[in-house]
Amino acid sequence: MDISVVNALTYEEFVNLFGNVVEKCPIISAAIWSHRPFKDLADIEAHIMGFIHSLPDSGKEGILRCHPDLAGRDLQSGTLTRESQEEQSQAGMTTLDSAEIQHMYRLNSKYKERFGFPFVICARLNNKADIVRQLNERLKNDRAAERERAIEEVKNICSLRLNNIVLSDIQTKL
Ligand SMILES: NC(=O)NC1=NC(=O)NC1=O
Repeated sequence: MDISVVNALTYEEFVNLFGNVVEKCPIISAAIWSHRPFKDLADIEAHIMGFIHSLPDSGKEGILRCHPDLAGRDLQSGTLTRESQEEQSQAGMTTLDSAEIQHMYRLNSKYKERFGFPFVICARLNNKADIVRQLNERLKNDRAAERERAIEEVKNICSLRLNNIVLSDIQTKL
């Protein structure tokens, strides 16, 4: 997708297209729209990261709370967003046996109890063994360090979702 096409989008078109690059946080795209014209995709990403960075800790934790648990209730009930469904499926979360689902539920609950926000990881860059290992590892972090670590994962998810939007548009043009 040519950046001039992006820069010509109306506010509604822009938020429709980019509104879920950070899970269930369309306010971020709504906020950065006013920074157009964007130089390129990296510029859009930089504005999104800048918005997230400018948030107080409570705002960052709010973003984390918008993320569905891996192999959690939303996945089991089929209510994940399209992006999350694809990501969780790709990380092997849709083919867990009942013992593995229970294990993920216990780890997610333990993490949430400790930090007050859900465990977030970029599922596309990890398989189920990585996810379990990271969950156990990151449980040892202190809250501030873990908040920053989780926000880094949100940025990884966002970056891949942005690229997906641009690439899928190019594919439709080919
Ligand atoms: N709690 C999570 O990490 N959720 C997710 N990570 C992804 O990459 N997709 C999700 O739904």
